Amino acid sequence: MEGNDHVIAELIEMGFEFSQVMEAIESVGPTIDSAVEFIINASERKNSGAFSGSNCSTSNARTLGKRSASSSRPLGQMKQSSIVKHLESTSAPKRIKTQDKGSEPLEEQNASLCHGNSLRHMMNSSALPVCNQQVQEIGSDWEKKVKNLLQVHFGFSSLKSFQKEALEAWLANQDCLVLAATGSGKSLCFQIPALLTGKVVVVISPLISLMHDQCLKLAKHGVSACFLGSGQTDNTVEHKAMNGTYGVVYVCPETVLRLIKPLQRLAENRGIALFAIDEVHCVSKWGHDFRPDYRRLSLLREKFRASNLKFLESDVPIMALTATATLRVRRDILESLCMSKETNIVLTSFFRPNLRFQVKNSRTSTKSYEEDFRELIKAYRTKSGNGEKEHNTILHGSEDESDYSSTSDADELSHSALKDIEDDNNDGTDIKGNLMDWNSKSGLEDIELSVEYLEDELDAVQSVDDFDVACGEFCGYNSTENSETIEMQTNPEERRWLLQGPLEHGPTIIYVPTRKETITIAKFLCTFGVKAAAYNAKLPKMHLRQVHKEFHQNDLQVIVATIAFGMGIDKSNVRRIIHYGWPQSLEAYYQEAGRAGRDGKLADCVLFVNLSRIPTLLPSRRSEEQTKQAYKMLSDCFRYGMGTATCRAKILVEYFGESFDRENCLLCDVCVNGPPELQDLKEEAEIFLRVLASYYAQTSYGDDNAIRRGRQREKPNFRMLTSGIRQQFPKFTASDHIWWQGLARLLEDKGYIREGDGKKHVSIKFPEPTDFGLSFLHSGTEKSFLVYPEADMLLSLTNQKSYSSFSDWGKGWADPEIRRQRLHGRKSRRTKCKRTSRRRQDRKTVRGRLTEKLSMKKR
Ligand SMILES: Nc1ncnc2c1ncn2[C@@H]1O[C@H](COP(=O)(O)OP(=O)(O)OP(=O)(O)O)[C@@H](O)[C@H]1O
Ligand SMILES: [Mg+2]
Repeated sequence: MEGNDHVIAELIEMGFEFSQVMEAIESVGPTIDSAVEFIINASERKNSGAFSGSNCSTSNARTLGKRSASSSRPLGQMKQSSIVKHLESTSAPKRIKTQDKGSEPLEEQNASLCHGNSLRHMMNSSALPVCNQQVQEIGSDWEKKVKNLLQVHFGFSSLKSFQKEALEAWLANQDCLVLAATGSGKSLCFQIPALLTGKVVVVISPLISLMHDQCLKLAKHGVSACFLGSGQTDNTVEHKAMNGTYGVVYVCPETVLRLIKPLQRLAENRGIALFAIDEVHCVSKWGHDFRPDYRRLSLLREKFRASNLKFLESDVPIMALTATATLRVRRDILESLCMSKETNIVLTSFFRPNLRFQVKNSRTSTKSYEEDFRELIKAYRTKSGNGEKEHNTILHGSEDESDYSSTSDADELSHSALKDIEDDNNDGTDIKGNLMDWNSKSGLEDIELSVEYLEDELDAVQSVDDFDVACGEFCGYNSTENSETIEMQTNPEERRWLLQGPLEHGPTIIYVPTRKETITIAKFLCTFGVKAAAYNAKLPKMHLRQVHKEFHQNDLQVIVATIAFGMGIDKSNVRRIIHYGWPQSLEAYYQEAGRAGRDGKLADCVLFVNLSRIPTLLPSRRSEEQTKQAYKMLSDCFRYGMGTATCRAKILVEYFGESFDRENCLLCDVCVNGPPELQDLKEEAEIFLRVLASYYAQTSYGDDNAIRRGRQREKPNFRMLTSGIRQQFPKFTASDHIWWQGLARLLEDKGYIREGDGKKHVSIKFPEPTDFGLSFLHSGTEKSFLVYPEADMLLSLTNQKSYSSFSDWGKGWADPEIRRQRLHGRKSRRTKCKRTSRRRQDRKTVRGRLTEKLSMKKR
């Protein structure tokens, strides 16, 4: 046996009992891998609970008992203080040890920690490597240890290379910024350190739903974890977390800042291996989903410096992670969090090879979504075979959850949500269309809107509080579940072959801009027998938790959600992400699209928007500079939708600063259908520039002398310009404003024109010729102006009557009688508009109330 000593020593160091180790070596020989496997299997065989040596399950069992005994919470309380009860009903881990070894006061647990005599006792159910109070060196064979842990806990054969890089940075005690695609496995980078050291990893995360999701997953993989939101009424979980009971502690930014002192004690006792800041783009005002509290996380660097805490040998490292950070956001993250100058940047490709990106034109008529969702409805009805039966899960009732929350509260909220539907129906109009129309018509895109407006209509990921629980604990139990993912082939031929088939079965997430639409569309889908649910921040939190549960259990086919759903959520088989309405940025778009196809199989990401309408910035409180940036981001998103000639995946990854090293993705609509025919638009481009230049020749805008002489005129806006073109060139009398808008974008891209009012807009508003544009105009060059017409230009051509009928229609203006009739028609349309706007101020509708609020604010 002597030769086996090092194996025995290592296994004991890993936390296994001597007797188990000996039994394993006798049975399977002196190799670490086989012995570990044998011990794990043996403990599984022996009990239907957690790994041997687990005390966490016991303590949890105690808590479970205590909580069930005290389940007589006052019904009026909406918020459940802990998710323990929920755990009983949802995950019901069969293997949790339930025998109660008697209660042990927290002080005693503390004492045992301080004496360093039973760290394993404190450490939870899993076969975590045991370290002493003074955590031992992990050793040079850490990769081997990680490999074992990966296999034992997660069923993975190896680390991905970026995960290895991130771990190397952490092992070297360095800060690290991990930038890797959605679904690439960033979570593992911060989960492994907990398993490897036995110290605690503190993960800062923005939403309870996300923390909950990750804790549940960890528990399934045999790792104990807990989450701490904000405002919990029962501090038991928090207290235990600060005493080192859980290997991984998820906490929202607000709470971690409150817990600095207890965390310092935790660092001194059990030790903190790492602060991980997940979804770290929330730090930056220049990104999406900005959360002010994330910026205050720089305090972690200050409070956990070795120079401030004498028991620390080195600063507690920070690992920041995101899938959606542009270069500007990355810089902002490093600065705002005061990450060290030596921060390692671990950067992998943002490319998701199995996502099939498409852009579609929404044909929603005023009252029905049928045209747009016909295909989707057909897909689910065929698959489920549930025919005409109406399904109703838009809003969950409260019957089975009545002990967590007040029935009356829930009813009240449900009622208000349903009232929204009524309001919608009374309004009888397409909300999305109207909201955008309404914003742009009333000139709201340029003014700072009231926060009340924001609260009434739109969701922003501003608060952690998205569930009706404030905290929860999850003890590790082993599950044989192995989340199998397939690596996508990179060879073009193999990819083509693999991706030819139809989409596999799986759920869909539809993202919409407003809360109302979540309900109207979910309701609409339900009437066709699709199992759909609405998700927005104003719905009862109990409902939101239920939606998550059903989503993970594959009980829902479609979730219709605002941005409140999905950040970081890891469900392997989501097959379609539909953005029904413009996202506000490509960051948000790519982050949400990233929920799809996490199993590596083909998935669809469709941007489904009215391509002939310019998107508007949704209201939010922004500084002038932020407004400019928000317009820039929306404009980039708009251009992505308008593009017809460049691979969608290429645009997306290049947006994040990556050079796309392959020709194209072979999957997106542009790659599959090919670009439209190249057109020579030299004549149109010249006419556009000529008319524009003539405005500028008449007046020198901004010229001091002209201003003094009172001859300064307004700069020509886009509409003035197109009507100028129509008037001066009979050939284009009936040409479409939208078409010229597309051309202006192409001219702007080539540097021939620029925005003249110094502000940023989604689409150019005050075109101004550049010197480059003027020299093109005056060069008299024979060179053609070859371009791929963009989506709005193509749409404008297909929507319109034939060219000859345009001409007739255009010529009609010359006839005084026809002109009179047409002008009369316009006048009556304007009167009708006024009537509609009066109706919009009706206090019975949400829109009316908002309009009133806004007009009061403006006054
Ligand atoms: N080394 C690995 N081998 C195989 N699969 C892995 C590995 N690491 C992680 N995964 C899988 O990748 C999936 C996605 O992981 P995770 O949720 O950590 O992604 P993410 O990068 O955080 O994505 P997001 O940016 O959307 O939050 C997980 O379900 C996990 O099973
Ligand atoms: Mg993640």
